[in-house]
Amino acid sequence: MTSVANITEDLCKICDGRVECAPTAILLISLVHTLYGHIGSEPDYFRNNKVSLKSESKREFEDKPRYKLAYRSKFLEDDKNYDDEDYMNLEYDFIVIGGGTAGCVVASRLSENRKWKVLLIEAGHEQPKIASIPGLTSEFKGSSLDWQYSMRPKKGFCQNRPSGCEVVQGRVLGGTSTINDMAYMRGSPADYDEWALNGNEGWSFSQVLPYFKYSEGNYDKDISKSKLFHSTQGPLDVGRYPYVDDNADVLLSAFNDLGYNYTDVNGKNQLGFMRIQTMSYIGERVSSYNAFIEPIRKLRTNIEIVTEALVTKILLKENRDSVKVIGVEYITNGTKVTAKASKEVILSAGAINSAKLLMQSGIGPKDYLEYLNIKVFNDLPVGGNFHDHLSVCLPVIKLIKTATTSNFPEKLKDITNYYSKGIGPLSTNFQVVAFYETSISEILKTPDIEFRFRGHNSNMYYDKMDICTSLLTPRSRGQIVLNATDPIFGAPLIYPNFLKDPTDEKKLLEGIQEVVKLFDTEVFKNAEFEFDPRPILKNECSDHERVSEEFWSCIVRQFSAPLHNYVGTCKMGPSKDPESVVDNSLRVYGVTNLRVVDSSIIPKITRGSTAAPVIMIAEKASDLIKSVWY
Ligand SMILES: Cc1cc2nc3c(=O)[nH]c(=O)nc-3n(C[C@H](O)[C@H](O)[C@H](O)COP(=O)(O)OP(=O)(O)OC[C@H]3O[C@@H](n4cnc5c(N)ncnc54)[C@H](O)[C@@H]3O)c2cc1C
Repeated sequence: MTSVANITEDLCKICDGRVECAPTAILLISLVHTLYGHIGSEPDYFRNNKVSLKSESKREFEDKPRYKLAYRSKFLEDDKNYDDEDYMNLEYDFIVIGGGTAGCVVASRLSENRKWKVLLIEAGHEQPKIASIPGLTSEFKGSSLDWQYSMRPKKGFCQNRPSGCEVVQGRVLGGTSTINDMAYMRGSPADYDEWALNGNEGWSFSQVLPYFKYSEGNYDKDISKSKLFHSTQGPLDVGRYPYVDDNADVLLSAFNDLGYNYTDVNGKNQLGFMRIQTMSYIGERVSSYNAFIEPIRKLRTNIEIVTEALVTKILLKENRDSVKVIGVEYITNGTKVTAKASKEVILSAGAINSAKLLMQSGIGPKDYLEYLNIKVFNDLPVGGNFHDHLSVCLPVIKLIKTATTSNFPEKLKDITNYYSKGIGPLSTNFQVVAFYETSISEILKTPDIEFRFRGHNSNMYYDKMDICTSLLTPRSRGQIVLNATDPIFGAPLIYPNFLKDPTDEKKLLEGIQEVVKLFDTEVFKNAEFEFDPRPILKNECSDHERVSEEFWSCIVRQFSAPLHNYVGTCKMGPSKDPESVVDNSLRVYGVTNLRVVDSSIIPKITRGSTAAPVIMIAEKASDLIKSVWY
């Protein structure tokens, strides 16, 4: 699964699907790579020790319980007694695990105090230049920049992906903000007010808004006029893409025709539609790494960044009645390293890997960890409360006169134009978003459905269009558990339980009914946007009567897929909430000097994509940490 192959395949697709286009695609991709470099191969943590690791593991596999396969591997079997802190190789004030969306913010903010020594550990590579191109975003899925996890296949959702829905998470400096779709969405004020109402003091909208603004550097003149909601001063560039596809304009006018309000979705009223705000600048991605680490990396000697380093354990020490974090263990370049944290360890490995790391270190559901023979330090519901926005993308908009595929010379021009001026189709990702409130929405005047639109075969050109209807307020909850065969190096098992709660499907169905009204607008008719049902009929749903509820229900099960905004697995909540893992200062219950700061602490998902909320969480957490240690 090489990234080059993916990109070539995509370029083939955008060469109008013709097989003879392959050499053309290869020429184009060669040009992109000459200009921007390659994605690179998988990180190799073991180096030459891999062979002995494998053979040793195999031998052990034969005479030991299965889960010991890698747990007792070469790197992990020489568990010294870490109570002896002198044993540790290195010492820092703070260690941040995961150089992703949240981790880059926290490491940057903590290193503002030059007296503190900060270590940022990232499992992936440095951010490659090619990741800065918005139009290539879909190519990073399944590449070496992604952890390449998947969900357990189950009837009832993602049915057109027989091996289960893919789980995409960045494994690279910048984390998922380096490979995501760049939309900047805070969600609804009601989301944060609900967090606070549920016992998370300090997290109401009025209390988190200053942290959103603290990082925001909004350069869009229209949006940044609203000083109440926006700031132009922060390090994170927020604005619109420099290129608008003609089809995006048609969509905007059609929503207007349907009576939707043009709104700032990051302002007071989220209901309505707009050309999306993005984390990008002059047609280039601005990841959390670009905003928070790149500008200070060479200037601050008190921050150390290690990449291609896989953290395998958070090191814990038991006192009489408490558990304290003393450091971390990681593998890099074929060596196991231990590093001591004299103040705190901050876990920012993302919604899947933060839960995984806590569990493999002995913090998680007691019975399950005991079953895996992992020493239990604290019994907490880690890995529960997993949820995401579920999305149903239907490739049903047929474009007749406005399709924007182009021929080889035009594409060549698009690449060179982008390289020299940062404009054109390569400088964009999806462009239009709208928010809708269903008749069964829980909070009045807040959306529970999002619509977005994208070119079917590529982010850059619109040959035909997908309508994506996403559920913003899922009630269903899933679970992440360790891979019993190989808890440390094996991919965790992810059971999403999408659509378990029947309300979720009801809302999606109402959303689909609403969005197809676009086809009745004069704007769609004038633009010759036609509803083409053929792409969604070649499956088991064709057995149902077309216009029946059963048919659409079948379509939801068939075409649903996660929107990749995974959250909730180390839930923030008051101590009386049996599901909570961290308190409102993001400290892990029962463990001293350990915080989780990333998407996993989100108790209930926000009404919009999650990168901006994660950055806000990291800004607020940095303040909380500073207030303790200053
Ligand atoms: C394809 C896709 C598109 C998306 N589009 C958008 C969008 O348009 N807008 C939006 O707001 N949100 C979007 N999201 C969601 C959003 O980007 C994420 O919710 C957010 O970035 C998560 O941030 P995080 O800090 O929790 O995790 P991450 O950013 O994933 O950071 C975790 C980091 O920890 C590292 N790590 C993990 N385990 C270890 C370990 N054992 N040792 C060392 N390092 C480790 C990882 O490599 C990674 O760098 C998208 C997500 C995906 C996958």
